[in-house]
Amino acid sequence: MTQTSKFLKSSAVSVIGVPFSGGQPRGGVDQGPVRLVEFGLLNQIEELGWSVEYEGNENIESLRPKEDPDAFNLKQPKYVSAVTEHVSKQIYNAAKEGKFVLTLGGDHSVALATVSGVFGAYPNACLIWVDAHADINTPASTDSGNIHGCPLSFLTGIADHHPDFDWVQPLLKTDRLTYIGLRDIDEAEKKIIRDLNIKAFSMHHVDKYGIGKVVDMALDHVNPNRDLPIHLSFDVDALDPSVAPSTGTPVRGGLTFREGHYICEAIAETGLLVATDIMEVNPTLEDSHAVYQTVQVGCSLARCCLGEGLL
Ligand SMILES: NC(=[NH2+])NCCC[C@H](N)C(=O)O
Ligand SMILES: [Mn+2]
Ligand SMILES: [Mn+2]
Repeated sequence: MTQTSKFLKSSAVSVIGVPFSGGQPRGGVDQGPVRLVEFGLLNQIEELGWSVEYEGNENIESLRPKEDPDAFNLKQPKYVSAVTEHVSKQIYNAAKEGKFVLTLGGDHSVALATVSGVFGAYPNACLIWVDAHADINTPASTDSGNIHGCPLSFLTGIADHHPDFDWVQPLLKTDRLTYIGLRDIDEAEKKIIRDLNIKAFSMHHVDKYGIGKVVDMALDHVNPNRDLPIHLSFDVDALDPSVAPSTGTPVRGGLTFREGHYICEAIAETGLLVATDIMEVNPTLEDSHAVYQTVQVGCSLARCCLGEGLL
């Protein structure tokens, strides 16, 4: 068997596609999962020695409510809530069964599902959030109203009360969260990160220390004894737009191809990784070469999390 985690009970990967774009305004990110699968991701994972189960959630549209007015600053709150609550149960079940959970987004609001499911199954887990953005706006602080910019405020319990998200438990302690790759953070988010002392490694830190040291420092913070399960949530916009152009909110100055892969390899190497999210691949943005690049890099990041690249 390939590199796995001591927390897993088998060499099975549960791949959960979430063809969902309701957490932000641009269509197309809902086609991320199917394009990753068409590119051969499931076979590639099998070739690494894992058995693969796939849930594509093709009927997710049926969860769309008839009416979904903006509420407390958030757009499409009922739709986002219904989808993420539904998927969180799939993820919880797969994690409880001891399978590695690989979730393919979809926009990053889907992290409401992944973190709820993974931390439900592994209450002492830690979360490494690789992203250009902090995604920790509260309903009160968000300027855009797009819920993909807010999941971490609900998951950490700092969001003001929102009636559509009562099902989300604050399972994530802020000292079990760390960021890598940040470079486009709203003022309100900066204040949250500072006030709550959340450990964040921006691109400035990647430049200053190098990616090897940054991953070590991130792990030292959230997993000092290297004995806790790890959930990696990877927004492909953490990568530089020259590496992953087809994404809804690209920001210049991001991670190189190798820096992104290094993060996945180094976390896989700990033997503690139990779940990965590959989010915000939008195969309808930019030209066909850009889409090919982005889908390909999404697949190779996922493979690195599952042991590719380790000797
Ligand atoms: N998952 C993402 N790409 N998030 C982008 C969020 C951008 C901005 N901070 C917002 O709240 O809308
Ligand atoms: Mn994100
Ligand atoms: Mn982002």
